[in-house]
Amino acid sequence: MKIAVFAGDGIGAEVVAEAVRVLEVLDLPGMELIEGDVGGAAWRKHGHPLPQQTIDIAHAADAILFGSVGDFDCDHLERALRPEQAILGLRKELTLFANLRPATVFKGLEDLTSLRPEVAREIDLLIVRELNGDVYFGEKGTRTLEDGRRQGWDMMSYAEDEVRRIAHVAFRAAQGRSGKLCSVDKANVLETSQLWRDVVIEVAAEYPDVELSHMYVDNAAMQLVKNPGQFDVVVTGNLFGDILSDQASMCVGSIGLLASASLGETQTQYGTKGLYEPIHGSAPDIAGQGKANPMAQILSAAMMLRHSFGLEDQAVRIEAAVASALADGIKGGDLGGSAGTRAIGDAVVSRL
Ligand SMILES: NC(=O)C1=CN([C@@H]2O[C@H](COP(=O)(O)OP(=O)(O)OC[C@H]3O[C@@H](n4cnc5c(N)ncnc54)[C@H](O)[C@@H]3O)[C@@H](O)[C@H]2O)C=CC1
Ligand SMILES: CC(C)CC(=O)C(=O)O
Ligand SMILES: [Mg+2]
Repeated sequence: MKIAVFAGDGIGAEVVAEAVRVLEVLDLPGMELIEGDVGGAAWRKHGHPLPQQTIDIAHAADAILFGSVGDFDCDHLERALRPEQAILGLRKELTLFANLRPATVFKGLEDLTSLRPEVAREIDLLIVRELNGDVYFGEKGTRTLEDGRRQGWDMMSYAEDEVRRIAHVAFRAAQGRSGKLCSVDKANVLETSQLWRDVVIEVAAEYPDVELSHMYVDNAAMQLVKNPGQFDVVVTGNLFGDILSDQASMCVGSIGLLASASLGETQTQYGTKGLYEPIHGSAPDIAGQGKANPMAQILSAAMMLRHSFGLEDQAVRIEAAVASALADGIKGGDLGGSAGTRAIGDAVVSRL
């Protein structure tokens, strides 16, 4: 079981250290951790945020545990050398097109979310975010117009096969849950979204047992705080999914709690090859202070055991340990508590 560990920048190293302790305490036979450099840390050492040796480690691994990248000291660099290119590059290089971002309210946190407790309690949703297309990967640039004004531009596009494959992932996820799927787009304005909607409707014919609905992204953002219990599986594009999932994190308490799995179609001898990371970034405002909540990273490790290694029991054990720590009042500053990164890691490890 080869696991690549790419901690990255800012709080990445702090929270990944706790997730690694959790994996080690499980004492899984044959588990091998291989570290690699990504982001600003990799740029400093190798002159590139995603050096070839890191790509090689990623290809050789069965799964990747990823921290976060982002470093303000790199803001002066041309875009291709910025830390964020490491995560975008890995997602593309490994064709990890399906990003699963689950959000549920842990017991004891109902009063700590940005919503009323009775509204928050209803949340049990899965955002299925497309990860290989959209404005993040389209042609982009800055140009000077004839009248001298500078203009930035980013091309938004989806090809039908890109929509089809993420739609299948979402329909199958809905079949395994409540059978409800909501596709979020902006088809009233964007051609990209109209094609997205047309293809999702085509794919729906293969899943008559799934109830499909459509919602414009602006309404979805509003409904997510008004009545999040109406959603089960939400499928959407790269940009909308990025934004809606950060929003969903506050509906369940904190961005320090939301884990993710990025999957493609590569199968290893153990399961589906994937990359696992919290939905948050490198949080430079709290980096190096031992304040970051490592739970999203630890829960990402649990998703890795589930999807890439078929170790459902171990995944459930980790999730139960996190839930138990929270129920016992072990909370980081992001949840109004005082537990630091290490103390939260200790609490999870001791419960395991
Ligand atoms: N996948 C990745 O590696 C991602 C990288 N980024 C990068 O991270 C850098 C910072 O971006 P921001 O927009 O500030 O987003 P961010 O997610 O890093 O932080 C947003 C806010 O949430 C807090 N926060 C985040 N994670 C936390 C945790 N585990 N515990 C407690 N508080 C936490 C931060 O302190 C900050 O106040 C940027 O360079 C950005 O590009 C952002 C998102 C994803
Ligand atoms: C850093 C970005 C490239 C991505 C991001 O914010 C995310 O994937 O959540
Ligand atoms: Mg994001």
